[in-house]
Amino acid sequence: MIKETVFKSFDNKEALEAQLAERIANQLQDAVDARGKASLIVSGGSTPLKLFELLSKKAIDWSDVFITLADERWVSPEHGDSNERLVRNNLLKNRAASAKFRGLKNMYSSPEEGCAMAIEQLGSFPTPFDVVVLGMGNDGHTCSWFPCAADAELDNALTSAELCVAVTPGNAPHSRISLSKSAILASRQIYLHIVGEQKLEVYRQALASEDTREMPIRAVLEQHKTPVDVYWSA
Ligand SMILES: O=C(O)C(O)[C@@H](O)[C@H](O)[C@H](O)COP(=O)(O)O
Repeated sequence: MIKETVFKSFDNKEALEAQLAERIANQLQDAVDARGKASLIVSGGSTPLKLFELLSKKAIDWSDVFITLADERWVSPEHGDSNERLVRNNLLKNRAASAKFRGLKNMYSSPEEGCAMAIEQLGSFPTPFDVVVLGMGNDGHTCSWFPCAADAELDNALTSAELCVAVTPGNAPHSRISLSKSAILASRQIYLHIVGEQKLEVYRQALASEDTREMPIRAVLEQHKTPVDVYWSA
């Protein structure tokens, strides 16, 4: 049984998005004020689109904010499944157009080959990362830590000291590059952003046991080093 951390519940997704966008913007600006620059790690998927839109309009010093992805599909940035595309279209606009975005996909033909370059690209990011926003799949994955990946790959994602790892999910499209567990936990604040009854049920299942290989989101929920606030709405 995992001890629950902060769980914020909202009646609707709009209320959640408004509050989470405000909180993230404040934390990023506080980081810029305190240390001169800030880092923001975001996830792809369908959940954060409106959050990105709201965030993009916040009046903060975006030119001092470094943004990257928690994970990426190994497809070109123009591909419909690209998380980079999603972030460019929904977050890197309005006031946030001046943020410093570094994607994880590069010219190499596979994530295995491209990992070293992706890590190099993140070299200018202030660490610990200031804010990380994660999503969660119905199979209990987060980032691209898929329970359906080969044992060795998932173990690598959960134990590697490297910033990025390669993962090929057994039953989801595209091979992926993902930040590792050690990279994600090297953060000042993690948010888990989930919407709907089904995700709530998956989250409850995740808290009910400790096998991270079965539900990799547990690797984030069971630790007490980095604060994790769960934002859920109906
Ligand atoms: O690129 C991705 O798909 C992710 O980063 C992934 O970890 C995502 O956050 C979850 O799969 C939830 O996705 P939804 O928001 O679409 O439910």
